[in-house]
Formats: sequence, C-alpha cells, structure tokens
Amino acid sequence: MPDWQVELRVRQLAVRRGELQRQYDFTVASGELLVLMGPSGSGKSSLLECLGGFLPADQGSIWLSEQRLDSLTPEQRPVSSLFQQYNLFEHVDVATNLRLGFTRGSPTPLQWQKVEAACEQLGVAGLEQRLPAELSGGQRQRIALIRTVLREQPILLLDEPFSALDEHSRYLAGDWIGECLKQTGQLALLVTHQPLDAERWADQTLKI
Ligand SMILES: Nc1ncnc2c1ncn2[C@@H]1O[C@H](COP(=O)(O)OP(=O)(O)OP(=O)(O)O)[C@@H](O)[C@H]1O
Repeated sequence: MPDWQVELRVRQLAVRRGELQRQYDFTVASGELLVLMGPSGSGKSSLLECLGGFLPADQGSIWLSEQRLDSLTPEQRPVSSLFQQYNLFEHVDVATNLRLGFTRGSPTPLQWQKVEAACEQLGVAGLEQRLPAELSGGQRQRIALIRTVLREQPILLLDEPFSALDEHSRYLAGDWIGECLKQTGQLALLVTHQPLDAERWADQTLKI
C-alpha cells in the first residue's frame, strides 16, 4: 500500500438535497478520521455522496492536496466508499468480492495477506467460499468494510460502517480502521449515530 501524505480540503461546498442545503468547510489530513454526526435527515449521507461524485455540488471546491476533485467523475476520484447498502456483488463468493476491491482486478500476494489478516482481526475468517446471501448482516458489513479500506485509495467514505455490529465487533473494527489510517496515510470520513465512536476514534468531529 502506498504511504500517502495528502490533505483533503473542502471549501464552501454547498450540498443540496431537495429543500435542504448545507455548506461545508473542513480539512482532513493524512491518517486522520473525521466523524460526522447529526440527526437522521441532516445531510450526512448527502455530503459523502457529494464527495464521492454521485451528487453534484451547487458551489465550492474539493481538493486532495493540489488536485481538484469536484469536476471528476466518481470513477476518476481517489475515493473508496462504503454506503449503507449494496456494497457486495451478490452473485459471487466472498473471496471474489474481496479480490474485486483491488483496482488492478486482483491483489498481489502481499495485498491478499492483508485481506486475510484483516478477516482474522475482525472475526470473519473462513467465510471466503460463501455467497453474500449466506452471511449475517454483521458479517456482510465487516467484509464490505475490509474491501473498502484495503482498496488503495487515499480517501475513505464510510457511511455507518458499524450499524450491524455488536459492541465487541464494533470495537475491533474501529481499532482496525484507525490502525490502517495510521499505517497508510489514508484519511476517512465516518458517519455514526454513536457518540462513543467519536470519543474513541475521531481526530475531528463534525456535527451537522
Ligand atoms: N435521493 C433523494 N432525493 C431527494 N431527497 C433525498 C434523497 N435522499 C435523501 N433525501 C433527503 O435529503 C435529506 C438528507 O438526507 P441524508 O440521507 O443525507 O441524511 P442523513 O443525515 O444521512 O440521514 P440518516 O442519518 O437517516 O442516514 C433528507 O431530508 C432526505 O429525506
């Protein structure tokens, strides 16, 4: 995995969804986790969709170091996203889902070692041959999280990645994300409804 030293800068970014319009200004450095909190419908997912390129901004700019991102298509953006649903390919097994996460189509042996280590660490080892439909909600969520984080992209957008996890798994998953960020220099925006998640893992918290 490359060691990124980058900075995400969001400047006067106006995101509209129906009647709701909000403006955002923040900076996230390499290795940092920004936790987004706020009541249901406040616009957290919309902000992530805008950063991912799925929802156009009314105005403002998004920068990754010197590269301007807001005019790029979703495929061109250096972003890996975990949304609240539809994160796995249903017709192929877990191993294939994990392999497809890598931009070149298949992981190197070292990359695959990291996948296996992450599956062990998050308590989802041994599920490689199953189809997503044969997993529990929490198992699906952890597999999708591993796939999202280990894709080699500097920006991670994680929309409620722990919503189906029990307290123990949540703790393991949050610690694992923090370790990955520190090791690789990736940065993450993470949506949660649990104040404890912010207390444990956030470098910054944005309430919207
Ligand atoms: N596809 C859409 N078209 C129109 N309005 C939408 C769409 N998706 C969401 N909205 C509305 O936009 C507002 C912001 O929604 P958003 O999903 O960003 O909120 P959120 O903070 O992520 O909510 P939650 O915590 O419930 O996931 C809400 O009022 C919602 O009803």
